Amino acid sequence: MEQLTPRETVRELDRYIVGQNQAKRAVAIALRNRYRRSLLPEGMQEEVLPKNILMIGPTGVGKTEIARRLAKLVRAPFLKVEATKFTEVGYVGRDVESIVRDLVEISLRMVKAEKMEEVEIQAAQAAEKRLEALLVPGKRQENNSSNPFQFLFNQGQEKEETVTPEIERDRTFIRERLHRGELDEQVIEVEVEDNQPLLPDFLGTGMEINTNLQDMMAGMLPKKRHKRKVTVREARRILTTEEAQKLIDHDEAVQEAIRRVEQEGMVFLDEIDKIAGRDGASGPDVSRGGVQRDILPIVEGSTINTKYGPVKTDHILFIAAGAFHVAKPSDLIPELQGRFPIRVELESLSIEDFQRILTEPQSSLIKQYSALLETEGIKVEFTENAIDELAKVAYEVNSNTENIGARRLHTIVERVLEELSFEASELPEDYTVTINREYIQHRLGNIVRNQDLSRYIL
Ligand SMILES: Nc1ncnc2c1ncn2[C@@H]1O[C@H](COP(=O)(O)OP(=O)(O)OP(=O)(O)O)[C@@H](O)[C@H]1O
Repeated sequence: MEQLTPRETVRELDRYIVGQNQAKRAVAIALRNRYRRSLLPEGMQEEVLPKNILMIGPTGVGKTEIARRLAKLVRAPFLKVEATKFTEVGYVGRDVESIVRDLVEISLRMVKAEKMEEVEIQAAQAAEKRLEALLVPGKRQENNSSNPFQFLFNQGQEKEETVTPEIERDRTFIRERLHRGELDEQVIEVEVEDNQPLLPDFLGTGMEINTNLQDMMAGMLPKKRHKRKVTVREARRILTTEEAQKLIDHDEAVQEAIRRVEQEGMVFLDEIDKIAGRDGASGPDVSRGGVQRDILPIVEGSTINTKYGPVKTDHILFIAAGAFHVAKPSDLIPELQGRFPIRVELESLSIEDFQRILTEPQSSLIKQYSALLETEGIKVEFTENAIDELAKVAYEVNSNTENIGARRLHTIVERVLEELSFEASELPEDYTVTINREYIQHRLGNIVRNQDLSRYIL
């Protein structure tokens, strides 16, 4: 997937995000440059660092969405963090490294999910065998060993089971019923592994310094198992996951996860403008400069220790974003400015953009709500003038109260459809509702014109 040309990437992004062409082009080029870099001779590869991007634009105009979609498109590990988070007292310096640790966790989860998908069929078969054995247990052998120490060795272990031909026959019969889904709702008892192993709580909680230690110990201590009563359907899911986990090579997954972070990782640093400002000024500005300096090594490229091993950040792509209403990019410390050479501005959204955002993207708001209501057998049709009206109202409320960009559409559509959503479950099947301008005006009443009401409701 990473071989997409910039034009192809932009076209893909166009399916989800309206307008903002400049930003789409910038991220598309950054992506392609990674591919170009991978084709260079090794010595040169290390020299070519990613050109990080600074997105400048008001809230809710698609900055995060572009970055997130890009990452999804190429299945790159992606993390969004607020730069302001690192000003929290007591966390400065230390917590910045958590960006990399979190990214590794995300990457590992991705890799494992992919690997589990690969072994899905095998895991499902193994799970089914276990289900059969649960439903038709084998004969337990009497433990009449004369060795007085036997109990020591057998402790905690399952007793041997023998499967007689009759049991085998019953299992075959059960297998067929399982396949037909006849037993899905039947309740059985399964033994499941606790996520949290038996861990003495002497390490205290909440302190990051201990998490590595805790994780390390967790790996060494036995996991607690307990019995749970669940439906066959749920048991199948639990057992399949367990079996899939057994089939995956954990170390291999870790290596792949780290490789992806180092080569393909993307970090979205939101609200970077809020930490702009330099030392020397009074008050909180002092710590702002400090946070920027904490972030710098990670952006410049350094090696961070994680519980899975060291991770190099040199080639992680950083996309910083901010409104920059008050501070300007030039208020960032020079080293950081230099690390974000690509600047793109995102435009405020117009009424026309809102109309398109409502209807065009792959899973636009209108499509989402229509699909949700369709599950109740209700067909919702929005007329063209309804879309116009929604866009117009969103634009007005943004201008009169606070401009929160496309997020305004969410609150407005929710409000407009509130009554329908409530009653949908009780309406007759195949019911069709047409939403037109009058419907919207009726539902929103005078909320739009009343600024105080708008502030609370829309
Ligand atoms: N141009 C756009 N096209 C389609 N959807 C959009 C667009 N702009 C915003 N949205 C939608 O609005 C919501 C908020 O957008 P997004 O998270 O990208 O905001 P943002 O610009 O990153 O702002 P912030 O910095 O405050 O997070 C998302 O649900 C997104 O899908």
